[in-house]
Amino acid sequence: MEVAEEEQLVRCPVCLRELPGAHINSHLDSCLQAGEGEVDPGSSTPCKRPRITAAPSGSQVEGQPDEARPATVLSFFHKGRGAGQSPGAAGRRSGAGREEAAAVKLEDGGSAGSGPALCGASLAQKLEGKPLAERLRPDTLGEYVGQERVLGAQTLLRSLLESHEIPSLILWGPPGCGKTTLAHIIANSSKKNGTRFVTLSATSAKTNDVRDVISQAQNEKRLFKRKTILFIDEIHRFNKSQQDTFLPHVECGTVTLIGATTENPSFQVNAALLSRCRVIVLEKLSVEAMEAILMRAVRSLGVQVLGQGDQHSSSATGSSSESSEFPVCIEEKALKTLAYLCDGDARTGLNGLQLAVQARLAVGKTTPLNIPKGGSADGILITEEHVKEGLQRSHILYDRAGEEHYNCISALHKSMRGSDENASLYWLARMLEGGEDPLYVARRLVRFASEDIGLADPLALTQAVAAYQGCHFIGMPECEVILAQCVVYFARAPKSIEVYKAYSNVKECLRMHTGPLPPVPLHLRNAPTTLMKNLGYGKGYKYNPMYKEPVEQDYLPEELKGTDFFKE
Ligand SMILES: Nc1ncnc2c1ncn2[C@@H]1O[C@H](COP(=O)(O)OP(=O)(O)OP(=O)(O)O)[C@@H](O)[C@H]1O
Repeated sequence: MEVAEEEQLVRCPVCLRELPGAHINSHLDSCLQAGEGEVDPGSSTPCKRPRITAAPSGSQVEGQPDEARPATVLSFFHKGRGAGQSPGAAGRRSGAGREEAAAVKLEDGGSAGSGPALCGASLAQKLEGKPLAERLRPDTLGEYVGQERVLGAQTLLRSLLESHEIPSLILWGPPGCGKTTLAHIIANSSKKNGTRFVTLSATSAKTNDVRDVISQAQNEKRLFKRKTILFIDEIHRFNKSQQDTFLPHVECGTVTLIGATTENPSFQVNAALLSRCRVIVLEKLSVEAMEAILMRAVRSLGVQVLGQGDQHSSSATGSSSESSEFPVCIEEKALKTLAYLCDGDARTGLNGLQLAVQARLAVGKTTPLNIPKGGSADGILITEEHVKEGLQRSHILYDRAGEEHYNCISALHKSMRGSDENASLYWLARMLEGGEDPLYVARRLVRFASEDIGLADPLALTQAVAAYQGCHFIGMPECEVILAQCVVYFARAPKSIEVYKAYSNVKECLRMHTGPLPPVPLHLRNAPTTLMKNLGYGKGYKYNPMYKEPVEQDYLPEELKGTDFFKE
């Protein structure tokens, strides 16, 4: 059977020549390198839709919006990043350092490092089209910054990747920490040994798309002995039955799965699938890692970084003129602030930088500057304020629908329970500033008032309900102080879980009861009709207000007589 397959003639989809099946893989590799410009541009490397708001102008190939591309990209081929560049070119560059890589990526002359600052007009052109974050996506592990814990020199993952032994992986980490980038690097390197890399986004792909990928992977394996790596971005968006579709194929090795998710995979990925994948936890990028990424970006753009001493602020009389004549510089402090504020999200940081630069170029206002090695000249200066504007509030890591939402509300609840008013205020602000619904927080406060403060301060419940109504009446941002007041009140309040525990004991008692529940004692029953009276309803009931002394009367069912739910 296999001999027959190898002898079977297969048409090369690049040059359309027919060759024996056994030779098609090696032929494809050479064919791709020779005639790459003619290959289908559908990228098989993972690529993100830009989050940046500025609409990119100009045509894009690899970076075209997701919706413009078919959901399933079944190409064998990978279009190089630049014209005439082979798919793995970046990966094959020997000893490619960061600056060298940057210079190659922004091929139109962005001299990295210490060259003269670039003039505004050419910089503006450079920033058109594909977003900076996408253009600077690393192609090799050497360019990948941070994530030392999982990708450091001696780690298992790195040795697996370097030996092209790619296991099924779930990459779990916050937005912009490099999950898609890592998959992109794997895509580049896996092509060296002829492995196919197919990308699907769970936000747009249907179950049929997955089936198509699987059946093509089966054919590839059967006919050409070619492996397929399937990258599924945002895998948590596939429901459990969609995830079941590829489970058996991951198990039998038809596809190697790489899933990326921002959500805890223990909740979002099928247990069976999860047990067949190695979970790689990527962390949000450190401030230092972000500084390195931003520094690489400014170098690649040819923007000069000015330290404290380099700036000359004697004349604040900026003039508005054609920016094309002037060098563009950025304060070192602005870069550090950006690295700090983007909260480990490289895409946010790079987008913020791009927006700040584009905004300053559009204004075209120049300032007298002391450019190192370039003497004193008028130029466009990007300051800390400009990058802050570029970022606005979007840098705050908060996903209202995701795990962070539950993490933060839990941290708030526990801080109030621990009577830490500072931490309580902090977690409240983290949620509100991140765009949380104030009523969601207010509802939690109502619960806290009874669950944790209870009868130690019964007014707490009134406070919480009032806070809820206050938020309802006036909304954000005015209602933030209402919530803040309530949160501090609760953090300072005495705590009692007496009622909460007693009620839990009652529920436990009901859950543990076997057989039919005991009937309501007759004397406690209401008797609105004669028949009920005749049946003994209400008989012997002692109406308490009629008695001067405490009344001896049972209120619990007979079999629970004397039970004290308030005791342990
Ligand atoms: N570790 C890294 N080293 C260098 N650049 C990085 C790194 N991580 C991210 N970047 C940059 O940030 C951009 C966005 O990263 P990426 O798409 O990999 O994030 P992600 O973790 O997949 O985010 P999301 O969950 O939002 O999809 C990349 O295009 C790249 O320019």
